Formats: sequence, C-alpha cells, structure tokens
Amino acid sequence: MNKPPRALLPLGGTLLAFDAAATRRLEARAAAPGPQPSLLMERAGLSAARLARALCPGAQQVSVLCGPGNNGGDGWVAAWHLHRWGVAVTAHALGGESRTSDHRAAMARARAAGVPISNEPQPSAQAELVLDALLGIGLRSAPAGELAHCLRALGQHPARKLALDLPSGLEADTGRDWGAAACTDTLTFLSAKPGLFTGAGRALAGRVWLDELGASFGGEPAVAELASSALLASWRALSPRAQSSHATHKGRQGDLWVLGGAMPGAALLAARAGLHAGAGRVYLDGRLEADSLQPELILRALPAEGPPVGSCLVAGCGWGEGQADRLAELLERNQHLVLDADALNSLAADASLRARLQQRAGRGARTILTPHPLEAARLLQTAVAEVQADRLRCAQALAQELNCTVLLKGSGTVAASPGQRPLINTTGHGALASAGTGDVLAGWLGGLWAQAPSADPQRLAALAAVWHGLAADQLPLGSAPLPASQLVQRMHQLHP
Ligand SMILES: NC(=O)C1=CN([C@@H]2O[C@H](COP(=O)(O)OP(=O)(O)OC[C@H]3O[C@@H](n4cnc5c(N)ncnc54)[C@H](O)[C@@H]3O)[C@@H](O)[C@H]2O)[C@@H](O)CC1
Ligand SMILES: [K+]
Repeated sequence: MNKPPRALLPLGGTLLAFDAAATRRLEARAAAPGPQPSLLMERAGLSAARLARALCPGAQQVSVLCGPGNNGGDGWVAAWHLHRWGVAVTAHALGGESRTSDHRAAMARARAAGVPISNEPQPSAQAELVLDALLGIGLRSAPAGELAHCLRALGQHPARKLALDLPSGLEADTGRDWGAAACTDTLTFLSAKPGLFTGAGRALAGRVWLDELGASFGGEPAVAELASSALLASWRALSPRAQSSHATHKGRQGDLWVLGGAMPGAALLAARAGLHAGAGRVYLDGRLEADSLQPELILRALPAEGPPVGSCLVAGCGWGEGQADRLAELLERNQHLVLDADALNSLAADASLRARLQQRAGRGARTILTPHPLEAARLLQTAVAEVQADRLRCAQALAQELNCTVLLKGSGTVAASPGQRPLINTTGHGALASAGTGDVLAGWLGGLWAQAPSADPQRLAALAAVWHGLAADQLPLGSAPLPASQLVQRMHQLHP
C-alpha cells in the first residue's frame, strides 16, 4: 500500500523536478509484467478516487473526463472506485479509440461494473466535481476537436476540478499551455513535473498534490530543483551578521551601490530594498538630492574609478536609454554586478556589450541578470511567447550564452547558471504584479550579495526570489497588488 498523496504547496523543503522522459523511464522500470491495468495505473486511479472523495466528500454527482491514453486509464480506474463506493459518477469516453492496453483494460472493467458511460464532450451540468483525465504527459500538440471542446466546457463549468497528473493541455516539461482548463487541484503521479511550477503551470494546476505511487527516482537526473522558504534558512549561514552578531560594524556588512538614471524612483526602490536586505552601507547614485523617507541611504556619485573592491553594484533600474558607455565601464570594472531593466535592454541592443559580459566570468567577475520575459526575449532575439513556452530552457540558454547567472522573472521564476541545475521558485503570486517590484527584487539581491560575495550566484538569486514571493504569500491569492515600497517592509519582517 503506497502512502497517501501529499500537498506540495507551500513547499516546506526542497524537491527535485523530473521531465517526462525520466518519468517514463521510471514508469517502465516499475511496471512489473502482470494483469492489466498495470499496478501503477491501479495505484494512480485509486489515489485519484480517494483524493476526489476527500476534496468533495458530499459530492452527489461526479464527472470523469477520460482521454484515449493512460491518463484516461487513470480516470477509468478512479471512476470504477467511485462507483464501487456508491458515488453517482459518469465517465466520459473521449478522444477516439483506446491507445493503450492498460487504458482498454481499465475501461472494460469499469463498463463491466456498470459505471455509467457518456460520449458527451463536456461534464454533466449537475457535476459538483470533475476529474480531468483527458491528457497527461503524452500531450504532443494543441488539443483539437472533441478534446478542445471538452476543455473549453470544463473551463466554464462551476464545479471543483481535479486534474490527474496534469491539467490536460499543460505541457509537463515546460509549463506551456496548449488550451488547458484551470483546475482547483492537481494530483500528479510519480514525479513533480517542472511545468506545474512555471509558465502557465501555477495558474492552471491550483493546489498540487504528489503521489509517487511507491516508486523512487534513484539515479534519474532531475531537470530542476524547486526552491521554497527552506532556502531562507540557508541565509543564516551565509550572512555575516549570523557569523558575528556582536563584534561587527557597518563596514563588515557589505557595501551596495545602486546606479539610477532618468527615473529616480526605480533606483530608490532598489536602494531601499538593498538596505532592508541588510547591506551595511547603501550608496545611491541616482540624480537625487535626498531621500527624506530613507535618510540612511548615502547619496553619492559613483567615483570615476568605480566603487571600492568588494562592493556589489545594481544597475539599470530606471536608467532610460543611451547608457551603453556607462554599462561598458561597469562591465569592465565591477566584480559583482546585478543588471536589471534598461541595462538589459542596452545589452540586447549591443553585441559588443554582450561580448564584454561573456568575458567577465573568465577573470572571476560575477554577473546576475534579472530579466522579465520581454527583456529575456530581447536578449535571446525571440518573442515573449517563445520564452514563456519554455522558461527553463530559455533561462538556461541565456545563462549559457552570456556566461552568467540569469533570474528569469514571472510566475515560477527560474534561476539558471551555466553548467548548474536550475532552480524554480515556488513562492509568490499575482500580488507582486505592480510597478517597482522588479526594482525591489534587484536591490534585495544586490543587498544580499554585498553581504555574501562568495555565495553561489544562482542560489542567491533563487533565495532573493523566494524571499520576494514569501512577502506576497502572506496575502491571500487574488489580493490587490502590493505597492513596491510596502513589499520592502514585508520582506524585512521575514529576515530569518
Ligand atoms: N502506464 C502506466 O503505468 C502509468 C501511466 N500513468 C498515466 O499515463 C499518462 C501518460 O499516458 P500516455 O502516454 O498514454 O499519454 P496521455 O494519456 O497523456 O495521452 C494520450 C494520447 O493522446 C495522444 N495525444 C497527444 N497530444 C494530443 C492532442 N493534442 N490531441 C489528441 N491526442 C493527443 C498521445 O499521443 C497519447 O497517445 C500519465 O500522464 C499518467 O496520467 C500514470 O498513472 C503512471 C502509471
Ligand atoms: K489530465
């Protein structure tokens, strides 16, 4: 008997995510020859039926939408169990002929047991709970015809919706949406799939549950690590404050420089964030006389020779255009550089700047880029939709090409560095969708880096994203956007 599924979000520790190919290898290893349907499908279907009953204990009417493959097979097993337990369930046979022997066996057994079967490509109007078992990791392209019609009807149906393995139409490896209906819950089998946590995944999957079906991933390579609040605990070990809480002074807590430009508010937010992140001294070169709300900031022009060795520099927030020369100098001089916003646009427009960036790692200088999808698309010379269709791959490609760390923002922020396994942030939601929150993230990251210059940039970038998201997670999903200056205060309260 395998363990009951566990809710993955909010994620307490760290968890590895595996792609569909690894999941299939595991499936093949675990599938012992024997009577049909397979043991794994039996476990998956039973687990789904149990979760369905737990989520909606009093449901009078349940619809199970079954596709033609093994995802549909899981649905047939679940429908069979619900029927045996006396639940009024209707199974919908959709998507054409059975594609697998497991599917055929599961459907035949349900039919023989008297499970009511319908060919209607939509859930019953009275259904209080709908199980979406149309397509899983076998998804290849946009569902069409009957399946597309059914997904549209599902999207409009007011019932609670439980997706089996994945919301049908969501791509497991990427989080690309091919027309899935948003579900209230998703029970995923065998492995945590990256597509549930980035791109369209978070919005479509709802609460995510994992049932490993008694299998184990020993030896299989993971494609990503899911980052959670557990990363915050690691900050205690990295921060100088934790190492010497008595005999210390501001000069030991790290210096951060924030370089602003045409729109001083953006740099101001980044500087305030860096200060609240714990940097000992924060210098702001931002065309400002004073910040009466944050008098701790040291307003000073960056010296011609650059900031003192060991300090971290955040550049690009609110710069405006025409800063290529300034960026060229920074790329030559500074050891620890966080580049955001207009600095990224300057890089995208100028191959010689990109060449300078590529060379930095060779002399031990470190760079973290913090693009949102449009900035990443410009850097990769592609369209935003392409970036969003495969965020993991795009973040890794950009990190590889530019030889630096990339923090690709958006739902399921991805931290990638050349040759390292990327991290996907699992915290945060739409309350962060307001002007200036990106400046706060860049400044916070700079503030952390100033204190821990030898930390791994990829983990540090993921930590900043987790921290940023946790501040939003204190608010219910669907809350009004958080003004960026309030975000800084909330992040400060989360210091471990
Ligand atoms: N066989 C087993 O032992 C297990 C299977 N499992 C389930 O099996 C699923 C994978 O099953 P399958 O590989 O059969 O694939 P799916 O059930 O995900 O897809 C069904 C079929 O649809 C086809 N298809 C792909 N895109 C389509 C589209 N846009 N329109 C129409 N048809 C499309 C595929 O070629 C495939 O043959 C997993 O997601 C999981 O739910 C799990 O329960 C674990 C155990
Ligand atoms: K599904």
